[in-house]
Amino acid sequence: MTDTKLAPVSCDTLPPGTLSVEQAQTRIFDSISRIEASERVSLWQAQGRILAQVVTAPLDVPPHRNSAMDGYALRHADLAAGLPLKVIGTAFAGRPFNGAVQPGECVRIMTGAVVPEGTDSVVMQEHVQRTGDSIQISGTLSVGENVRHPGEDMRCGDAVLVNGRKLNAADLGLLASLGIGEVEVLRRPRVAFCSTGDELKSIGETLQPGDIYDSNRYTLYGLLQNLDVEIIDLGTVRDTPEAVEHAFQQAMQRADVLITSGGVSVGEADYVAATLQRLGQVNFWKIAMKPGKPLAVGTLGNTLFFGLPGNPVAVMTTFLLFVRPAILQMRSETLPRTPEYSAICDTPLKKAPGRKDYQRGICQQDANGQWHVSSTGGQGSHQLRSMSQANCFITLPLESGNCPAGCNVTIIPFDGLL
Ligand SMILES: Nc1nc2c(c(=O)[nH]1)N[C@H]1C(S)=C(S)[C@@H](COP(=O)(O)OP(=O)(O)OC[C@H]3O[C@@H](n4cnc5c(N)ncnc54)[C@H](O)[C@@H]3O)O[C@H]1N2
Ligand code: MOO
Repeated sequence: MTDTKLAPVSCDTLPPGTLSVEQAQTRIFDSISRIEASERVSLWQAQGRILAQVVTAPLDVPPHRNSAMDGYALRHADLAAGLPLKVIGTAFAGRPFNGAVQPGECVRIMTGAVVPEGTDSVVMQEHVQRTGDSIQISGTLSVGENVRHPGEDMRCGDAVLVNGRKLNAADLGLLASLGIGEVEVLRRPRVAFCSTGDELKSIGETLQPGDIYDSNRYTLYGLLQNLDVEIIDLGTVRDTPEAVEHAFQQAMQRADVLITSGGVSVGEADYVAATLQRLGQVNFWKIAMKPGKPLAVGTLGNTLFFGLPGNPVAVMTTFLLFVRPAILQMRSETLPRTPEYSAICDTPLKKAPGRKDYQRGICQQDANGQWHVSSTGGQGSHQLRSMSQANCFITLPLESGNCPAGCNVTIIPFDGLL
């Protein structure tokens, strides 16, 4: 396969009122206020939450000297004579051996059990021959072998988790090992969402001529579930100024973010931008991208507003490029770097210059580690199947035209995004 470069087509300036993807991202991210309120949650609710405190170890972990192996706890000095040792008892994890061990004696011990007083080393049972109540050791053993010491993992007073850390499964276990059952975490962003459109019907309703099922609400719900947010579903909203206003008022009372889909273009039933203008501050942009040209961003009081275009693929693309990173930033998360790879495109791609395309593709690496990608087919912004079949975006720069088979493109795998 030949490796053809995309032929650049000149597109120096964007039309007035049109932003590049990067310009729009910068404007949005610069305006984000982080959530500072915090709440106390149990460890069961803490996965993925952002710590709003420093965690200091209140005890040593492990709290006691314990055995790393199933075997026998003994006095290392006794081994020099090479004589058998007498087994005088057993130490289980959670059931210590009570008593002191004298020269010539040893204690049967299980992994995690307290190493008895008087002993300093543990020999694995595989290296021992036991006859009745006595053992003979084969091989060598160093002093202190197989003994784990208090505080080897964490010392009492250590700062073990920093403020602002996103808690993961290991952290939850770490906190539990310290006996900490609750932590102070940042409040989750409250994100309201709704669809707008008179043509939209709910699942179970019969479609009349011109109707379609509301798919964007399900897509948005799925996308939001991947983020650690409190989701507020405001349903499907009719194309009337009153209905749109009612939804906006609800969001202003309850949500940090409102996401709508549809009604942001220039049609006669597109009330979203006008309502935003009336109730809040509006930034309405055309973005030089496809899909996802019209995007209304603004504020409704303290609520951040995203009016996404109605076309289903445009909803997903604009959510992933603008809304998701904005919410992550609101949660005080470091924005993850979007992994981009260079790939050979095995199918031709149609592209008009003037907008940056986010086409949908199927990518895989060949035996040499070279990425290949092919188109999922029809790329209309109404064709959700193009997204459902895809595992990556194929990004084609603003100025490029058609891309012949074999040309070099950039891909963004969906891993962790959908
Ligand atoms: N004269 C112009 N017309 C359009 C332009 C333009 O620049 N000039 N831009 C086009 C582009 S690009 C897009 S994207 C859309 C965006 O329009 P709206 O945000 O106003 O969206 P609607 O018109 O309400 O819907 C567009 C399309 O998507 C379907 N839709 C809407 N909501 C849902 C939903 N919840 N589930 C499934 N499908 C939905 C709707 O039926 C339409 O087919 O404007 C173009 N027009
Ligand atoms: O760009 Mo519009 O966003 O679907 O085609």
